[in-house]
Amino acid sequence: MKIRIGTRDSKLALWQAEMVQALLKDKGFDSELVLIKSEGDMDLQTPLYAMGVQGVFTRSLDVALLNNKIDIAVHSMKDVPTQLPAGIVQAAIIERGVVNDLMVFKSADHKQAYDNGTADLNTWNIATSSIRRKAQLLHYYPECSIHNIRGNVLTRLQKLEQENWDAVIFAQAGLERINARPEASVVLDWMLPAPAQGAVMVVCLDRDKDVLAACRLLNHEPTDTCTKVERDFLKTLMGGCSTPISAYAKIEDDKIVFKGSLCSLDGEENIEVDTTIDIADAEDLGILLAQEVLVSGGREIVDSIRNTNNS
Ligand SMILES: NCc1[nH]cc(CCC(=O)O)c1CC(=O)O
Repeated sequence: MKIRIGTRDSKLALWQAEMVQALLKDKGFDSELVLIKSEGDMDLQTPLYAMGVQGVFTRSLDVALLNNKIDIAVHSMKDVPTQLPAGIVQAAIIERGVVNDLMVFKSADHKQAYDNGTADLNTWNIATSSIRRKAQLLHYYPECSIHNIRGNVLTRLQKLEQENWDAVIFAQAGLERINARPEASVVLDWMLPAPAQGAVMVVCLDRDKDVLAACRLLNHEPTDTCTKVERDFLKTLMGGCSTPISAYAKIEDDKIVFKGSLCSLDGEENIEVDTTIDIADAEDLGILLAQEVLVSGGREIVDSIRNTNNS
């Protein structure tokens, strides 16, 4: 059996797919990479929507899987909608690396000012297209100017050079994996990451039992446990769309340390929850904490975000 690994063709996606290929090889499985072009050139049938395919970054791979063009698909887990398409299952979560967001500065002077505390981010122009990052920036620096930015990691780095911005925000994992982290950058430990940021998910068809069994061997239990709590939190609050929701769970000794937040779009309100609990008691942790957020003012924030998105 030669396992066909479906991947997008960005540098980051290829790095992640090659990592999965190496892990499969360790377990004695041969595989090959199949590069899947943008969803535009796929024969997309409308009923797929009804089956729950919705992720903008993951849809073309899901379609390839359902059409038997590939045996597994490798995704950045934070891009995967909390509801998988019918027939597709989570087969493995790979051990997570770094999880934080990273600020890349326009210049070494910017970094120096940030590091020694003299930078006033309220006067800065910062680019990000993530509404989670935008909301948190505005929460801590209400006067900061935020600009939209599009494209893959390398394109976004180029734009920082061209535009009159002070900084751009990335996932640390995305830049470090492709060896593209600039010197003038800093890890934002005050910004809470997206649910499952930095984690890689392997999916396959539910009925493909041999492939599923092979992939299960790659599953990293602690990362699986933590990302499940984070995604339960996300799902209970809002579902899988792009939202100002953050969550990070880690394991220390036999406990899960969790922190999550829901921010209003303008950053004015930020409801945070955190807890430390025995792993054995953590089955419903993400759901319970999301419910706690909802009754502490989160319901109103969620409703106003829904109204904004629909108008
Ligand atoms: N939304 C795009 C995306 N999906 C995964 C990553 C990076 C790797 C990760 O966060 O797991 C990125 C780029 C970014 O957020 O800067």
